Order: sequence, then structure tokens, then C-alpha cells
Amino acid sequence: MKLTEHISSGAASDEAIIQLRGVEKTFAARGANAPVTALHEINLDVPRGAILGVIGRSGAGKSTLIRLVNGLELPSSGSVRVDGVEISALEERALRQERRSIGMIFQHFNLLARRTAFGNVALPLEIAGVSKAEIRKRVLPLLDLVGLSDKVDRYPAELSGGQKQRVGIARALATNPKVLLSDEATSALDPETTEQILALLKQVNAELDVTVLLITHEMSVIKGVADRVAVIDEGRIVEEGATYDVFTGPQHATTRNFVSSITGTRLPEHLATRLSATPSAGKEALVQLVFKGEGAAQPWLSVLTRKLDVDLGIVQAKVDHISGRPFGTLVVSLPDVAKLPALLETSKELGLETEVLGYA
Ligand SMILES: Nc1ncnc2c1ncn2[C@@H]1O[C@H](COP(=O)(O)OP(=O)(O)OP(=O)(O)O)[C@@H](O)[C@H]1O
Repeated sequence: MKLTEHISSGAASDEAIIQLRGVEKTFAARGANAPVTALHEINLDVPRGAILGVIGRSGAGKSTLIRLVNGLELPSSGSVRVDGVEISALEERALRQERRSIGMIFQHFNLLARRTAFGNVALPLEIAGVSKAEIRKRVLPLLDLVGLSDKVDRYPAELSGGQKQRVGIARALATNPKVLLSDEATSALDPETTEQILALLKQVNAELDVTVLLITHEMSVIKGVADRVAVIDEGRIVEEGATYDVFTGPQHATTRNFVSSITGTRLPEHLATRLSATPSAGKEALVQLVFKGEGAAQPWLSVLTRKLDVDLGIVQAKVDHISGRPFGTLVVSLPDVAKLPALLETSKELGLETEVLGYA
């Protein structure tokens, strides 16, 4: 199944495969260090089949949150369930068993230097007691899936960062997990390699039906791969929703900050300094028009100019696609300032958000 079909067919179901309810995590005081509450009242649902990204600044609690999901940390209170299993209630042996259905990949890959690509991917299967013949049958197709069939016998030191992460992904998939956790998996990679690894995660999600929960501090990662996003700030989830909705209508200040790194527009310096708040002779009105959702699909710029019989100059434009849907910001100049009220009204009728930036 192609990715586009996967998204449009809504492969992510409403049922949550990962469910956090009322989770608090406090690290106990140690020596002179006071206790730290890293997570407060976390409620989060990751729908089966989704790719959900958790974004937050350094220290927001992302690593703690993801480590709770595979039982590397235990919650101080609240419930963490994966496919219906209460992770914190498991004994050590049952937890080890459960972790086979929860793969994880890491920022620094965590490969064993003395093992080849094959040996690294084989490791979780060896630990699970799988026979040598079965291991070969499982590992080679996985290395093929991640594009490394020609690197089977290479050691980590002989691989690029992107190739090491591919080994990490193959290893995480070895035990056929339902869920893949990604802890800043692209943070150590350049932008082009990041894109390739994100494309591979999408492929794994779509073709192997693996739900992905990833944490990142980069909004470009969320934009590139996630169909849902949760924003975490000082240990609390402050916003959660479909990626397109969060990008086009961020509610919380932290979210707005993250989003503006991708969608924000800033007037060029020479214009910004000339801008005045009140109209005067010879000055043009500068109006920002934001188009998204329904409004983005229609030829609204030509409708505006034709209907109002106005000349509009384009000062600045930024158009992007998020989850396959357009979203953009356009700053126009309007010489005939008398037509400003009509421009604002008609723009609103067309589904655009408007803001008068000033006069220049
Ligand atoms: N084992 C621990 N003992 C005490 N405090 C901890 C421990 N692990 C994390 N913390 C604290 O919990 C808070 C959240 O840390 P966490 O590593 O989850 O944040 P993060 O969002 O992943 O940050 P980064 O992006 O920098 O990795 C921080 O204040 C951190 O100092």
C-alpha cells in the first residue's frame, strides 16, 4: 500500500494502542538535589496505525515520557497501557517479553561496535532464543527493507550515520513489534539524511502496520512525518491534535513558537521600519492573508481582485503543504486604501484570516 493511500484511507484507527492516563513522574531527591517532577497529569492516546510526534524544548519531559511507554521508567502515579497491557504492572520477565512488541530507535543509534549490521539486527532474536536459520530468514529481508542488503557484513564504524540508523530501525523491527518508539532518531543526522530516515519510518508505518510514537525538538520532523502531534511544555501536554490543525491554528504560546519556525513570515527590515499604524497620503495598506483548509483550495486572489476591482501587489508569500494540504501566508499591498474595508470583508467571506499590518 502506498503512503498516500494509507493516509487518505485513514489507516490510523480511533482505538488507542498506547494510552497514558493521569501519569505523573517524580524523580526522587538524591543527595543535595531536590525531587524533580518531570511529568504532570499526562493523558495521551496514540491511535493504532498513527505516527504521533511529541515535541518539546530541552527538559520538557519527552525522554521521560517515551521511556515510560517501554517500562524503562515507571510512573509515580497513573496508567501506561500498550495494546491493553498495563506496563507498570508487569514483572521483569513479562516486561522483557512485552518489550519485544515495542521497538525503539535512538539518537545515537546504540549499535554494538563489535557486531556487523547483521549481528546487530540479529541480537534481539538471539536473546529471544530464535534458531540461527530463523534468524537468517528474518534479518536479511529486514536489512533489505531498510536498504542495506549490500552492507550486511559491515561494522558500525564502516557505516554513515544514516546507514547506522537504518540498522537501528531493522533491529527495532526484528521481533515484529506493534509499536516503534523513536527517541530523537534524526537529531544527529543532516537534513537530507533526516528526510530519508523519515521516509523510511513512513514506509514502515504503512507497510508493516507499525504505530510510531516519536519525540523530537524539531517542528520540521513533525511536519515531515507525523499525522498527529502533542506539544509538551514543562512536563505537561499543552496541545494535541492532527498535525495540519495544530500547524494552522496553534492555541498555546509554546506551540505558536514551534509553528512559527516553519510557517512564520517576517516583513523585510526596510519595510518593517517604514510601517506606520495609521494611513496617510501616498501610503499603501499592507494586509496579511492566511489561507488554510477550505479557503486554500479556491483561486481567491483572482476572485478578490476581480470582485473588488483592486490592484494588489504581492509583498511576501509563503506556501507550504502539511499532511498533503496547502497552507500559506500572503502579504499584499493595497494602494487604494479606501477599499480596505471591502478587501477585509470579502477575504473573510472567502475563508481567509486577515490582519492589517500597517501602512507604508
Ligand atoms: N533520572 C533522573 N533523575 C532526576 N531527574 C531526571 C532524571 N531524568 C530526567 N530528569 C529531569 O526530568 C526533566 C525532564 O527530563 P527529560 O530528559 O525527560 O526531558 P527532555 O524533554 O527529553 O529533554 P532533552 O530534549 O534535553 O533530552 C528534567 O528536568 C530532567 O533534569
